[in-house]
Amino acid sequence: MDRSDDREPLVELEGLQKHFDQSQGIVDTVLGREPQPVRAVDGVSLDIYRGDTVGIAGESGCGKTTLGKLLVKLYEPTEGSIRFDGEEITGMTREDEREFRKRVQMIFQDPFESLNPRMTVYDTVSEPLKINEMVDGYDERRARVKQVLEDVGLGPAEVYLDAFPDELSGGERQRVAIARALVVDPDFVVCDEPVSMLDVSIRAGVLNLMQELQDEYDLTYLFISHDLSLIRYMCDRAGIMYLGNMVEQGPTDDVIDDPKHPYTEALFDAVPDVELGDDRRRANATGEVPSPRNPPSGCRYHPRCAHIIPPDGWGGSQEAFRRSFQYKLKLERGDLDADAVRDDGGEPVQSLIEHGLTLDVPEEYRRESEVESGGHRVSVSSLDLPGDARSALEESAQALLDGDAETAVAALDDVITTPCASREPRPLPSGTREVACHRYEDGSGEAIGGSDSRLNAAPAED
Ligand SMILES: Nc1ncnc2c1ncn2[C@@H]1O[C@H](COP(=O)(O)OP(=O)(O)OP(=O)(O)O)[C@@H](O)[C@H]1O
Repeated sequence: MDRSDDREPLVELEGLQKHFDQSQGIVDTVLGREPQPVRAVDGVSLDIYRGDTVGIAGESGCGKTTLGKLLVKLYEPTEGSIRFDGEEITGMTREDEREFRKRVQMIFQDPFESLNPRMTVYDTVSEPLKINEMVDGYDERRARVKQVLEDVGLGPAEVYLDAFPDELSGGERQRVAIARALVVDPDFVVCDEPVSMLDVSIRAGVLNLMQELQDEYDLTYLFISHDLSLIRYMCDRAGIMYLGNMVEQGPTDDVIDDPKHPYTEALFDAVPDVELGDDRRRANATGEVPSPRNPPSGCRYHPRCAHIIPPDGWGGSQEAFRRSFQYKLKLERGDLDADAVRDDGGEPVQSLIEHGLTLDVPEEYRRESEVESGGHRVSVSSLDLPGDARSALEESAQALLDGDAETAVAALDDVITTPCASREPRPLPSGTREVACHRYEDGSGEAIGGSDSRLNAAPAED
């Protein structure tokens, strides 16, 4: 990625993948389907510069922890490369690996699980020194352990040395975990949700400590968190993950204040406690996160995207396209119920279309007729829907009412298509950051459509 300075990256990821081969569910077995691996990390490229704090954000299950574990060699990649200080970390010699394990550490989310309950603080913190044969003799080791305990705010160290984890508070335990990571004087520390299990009142203290330790120990950090206010507070740079992909990365303030990827926008809209100014709204995204076993084609976010791109020659508004695409998805998933509309008093073809064109989004993004009907109906006349799309929808709805689902889908094939589904977007520079979204692929760094109301339509009154 373009950077204003010319430092060398400490960590370089290129096309990194981690797929977990899981046994298939009972339905797959019965239907004789091939088992599908979980594509937890699926093509991530990222540079982390010495002294930086990089944050990785994204909803649960998007692959953050798997990425962190790949970085510290707790997992081997399925594909792709990880270079640390210029060296590829897969296929290292035993000696290089031993050196790597000293230089790279991970702090886990749960200090109740990550510490051995049968080991004292001294044993826990001194263990990495012994394993790595780093310090000669008991006295020197004890002095080193005491120093690092004082550094993490557990002083006087004597009070803590013989304590067991269950005698400590959550905050103290996490400080012990930090001390254990730092005792080997690492260069790079992956912190996976390091304060999320702690009482809210002590989180800031631990985060401030981690900032002080960064200077003192000359650390580079990768923070993994779903908490965007933490990312904002701690991180110089932020990467946003969705279904195993990095969709946007760049300086944290830019990513948060002016998100470019529609998923970043939706993620920040959805979070109540991140400071985003007065115009924060709820997420304008449809539906749920799909399974990482079978992610959508093209841009993985396209089925939920508020800015999905209409095909060339689309003669209506972007909103009308987005709704038509939702109709198609509902049809393909079997979510359009022909029988239900027969009884609802309306003209059946029209009713089915109106059901299909509704958006499953927060109220502020809905049209009036949609809100009034509880999200079941949108008036077609309120949408800027081109004639050929309207005809295709009518043909499709009629076919579905006739019980022919295949024809219902086929009727939309030529009209309701999107470049977003046809191929994966490449991560490309846009201003200070990199964005993987088809809207930025014309090379100008600006989204196609920009603020054009036809492409980014907010609902007008019916
Ligand atoms: N060891 C494993 N075996 C099989 N699947 C796994 C394994 N670890 C993670 N996964 C799956 O990989 C995907 C990514 O998981 P991961 O824990 O990396 O996500 P995450 O973003 O860190 O989520 P969370 O915030 O909930 O921890 C999920 O679908 C998860 O179920």
